[in-house]
Amino acid sequence: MSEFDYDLFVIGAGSGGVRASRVAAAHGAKVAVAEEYRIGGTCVIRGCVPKKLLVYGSHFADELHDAARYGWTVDQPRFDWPTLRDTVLRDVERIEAAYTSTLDNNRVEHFHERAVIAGPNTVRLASGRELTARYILVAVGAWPVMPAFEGSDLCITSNEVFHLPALPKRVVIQGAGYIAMEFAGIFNALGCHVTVVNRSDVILRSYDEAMRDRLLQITMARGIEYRFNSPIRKVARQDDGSLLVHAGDHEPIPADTVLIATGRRPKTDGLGLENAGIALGANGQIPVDEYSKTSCDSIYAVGDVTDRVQLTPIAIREGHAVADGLFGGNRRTIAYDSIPSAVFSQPPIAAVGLTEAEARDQYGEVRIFTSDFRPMKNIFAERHERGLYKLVVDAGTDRVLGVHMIGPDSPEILQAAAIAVRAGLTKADFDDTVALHPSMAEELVLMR
Ligand SMILES: Cc1cc2nc3c(=O)[nH]c(=O)nc-3n(C[C@H](O)[C@H](O)[C@H](O)COP(=O)(O)OP(=O)(O)OC[C@H]3O[C@@H](n4cnc5c(N)ncnc54)[C@H](O)[C@@H]3O)c2cc1C
Ligand SMILES: NC(=O)c1ccc[n+]([C@@H]2O[C@H](COP(=O)([O-])OP(=O)(O)OC[C@H]3O[C@@H](n4cnc5c(N)ncnc54)[C@H](O)[C@@H]3O)[C@@H](O)[C@H]2O)c1
Repeated sequence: MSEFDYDLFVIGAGSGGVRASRVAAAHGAKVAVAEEYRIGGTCVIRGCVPKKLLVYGSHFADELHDAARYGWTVDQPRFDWPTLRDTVLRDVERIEAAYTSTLDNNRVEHFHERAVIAGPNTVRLASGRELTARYILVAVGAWPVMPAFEGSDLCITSNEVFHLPALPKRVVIQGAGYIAMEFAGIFNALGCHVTVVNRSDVILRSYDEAMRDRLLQITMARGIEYRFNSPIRKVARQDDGSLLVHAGDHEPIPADTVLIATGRRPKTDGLGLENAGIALGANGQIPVDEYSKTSCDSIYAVGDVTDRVQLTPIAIREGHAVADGLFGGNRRTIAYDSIPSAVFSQPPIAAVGLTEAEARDQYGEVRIFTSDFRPMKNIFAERHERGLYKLVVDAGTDRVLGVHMIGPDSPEILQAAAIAVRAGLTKADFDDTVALHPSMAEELVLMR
């Protein structure tokens, strides 16, 4: 009989927690997971999945607009927000059920309540029950940051945006990161007036400057307005129920919905980490080593709560590696270089590896290849938006250090290019690859 109730107790059934639970259980461990909200976590319930479905839903606006050029008559198309919203929410329920079945099929016990750390090997559930485990994995994710200003309680975050009772006519979005640019695109395509207010004059700071500039140009042409260097000072309710947003020195901006998208902070408040002697980092994150182990030998942490890279595939990889290391005899680290990423803006940006500026800093001499092209489908539809692809190449070794793209379907194309960058392929390897014609992707091997 083991001295502990479980081999592994996981706190948080999101991307990292569910993967770690099921892999540990498959290795033969006795596993339990506690979830305070819904199984699936941010990505499934109020992140990647419903967001991407809204991107798909809003994209029909472009397709319907362009359809006439392709010979289709679509009489008076109308959009109904509650239909899209509710269908998306039902799909989220379907995926939540699939995640729950995965836990059940792997004999992972789940508790639908909050859990906190009571000691190095003990968790306390909201019901007061205490359970022990040889190892504890903290996978509690992150939570939207709400800057302090008068009227912030009148604003929403990405947690609420999927549940809006009606489509707002005017949306103000604070921030210019992933969530801001993705929802700016969704609301703009659905016909809302969108104003992005940002504290600096840079959007999507981590992406290549040329891609950011192109997105800015295209989205402004599509009607999205920007107010830079203008953090929100105050939001006030008007007599007619609408909102007035005071940002920077600009004229107040009228709005029906104000979405705050200013980053996500590790969800460690009140988690009891001090009971295991674990000190938090400056952003509330749990510091871990390369095996995701905290300063307490029996406690590990993965995903957004560690504030390394806030992306689902990273949380999943970290969770998988912890389970393999503890119960599968395969202790390993994971690679954080060459992580592909995308912003599902309209058009989307996708990238892997170093930006031009980063490569110049790190390598000195680099060669840059670009393709600035109008996709065939845009030309035919008389849509003037241009795609832009860029290869960043180390002049010394000819190795491709970065691939950057903005244009239709760029995330779909980038995944394959990321394999090439990860494998350390050279520009000559790209040149040697025969183009797949006609496609946008062929631009990747035609840059000279
Ligand atoms: C709007 C939005 C869009 C996104 N889009 C993308 C995208 O397109 N691609 C991408 O890769 N990433 C995207 N992300 C990021 C991605 O969702 C996260 O990086 C990922 O979900 C992190 O996984 P995790 O396991 O660390 O945490 P989470 O998935 O957040 O899971 C943590 C879980 O722990 C639970 N929990 C917290 N505290 C406790 C406690 N004390 N007791 C019990 N349970 C607890 C929470 O309820 C939650 O279910 C998006 C995020 C948002 C907000
Ligand atoms: N497609 C994707 O992969 C995807 C999509 C959505 C979210 N995510 C993940 O979720 C995380 C959170 O997304 P996000 O968009 O909230 O964060 P973000 O870090 O991408 O962007 C935050 C934005 O808010 C601004 N900001 C920060 N603090 C501010 C303040 N006090 N006042 C005014 N502006 C402020 C920043 O300048 C920045 O523009 C992302 O970092 C990303 O890792 C990924």
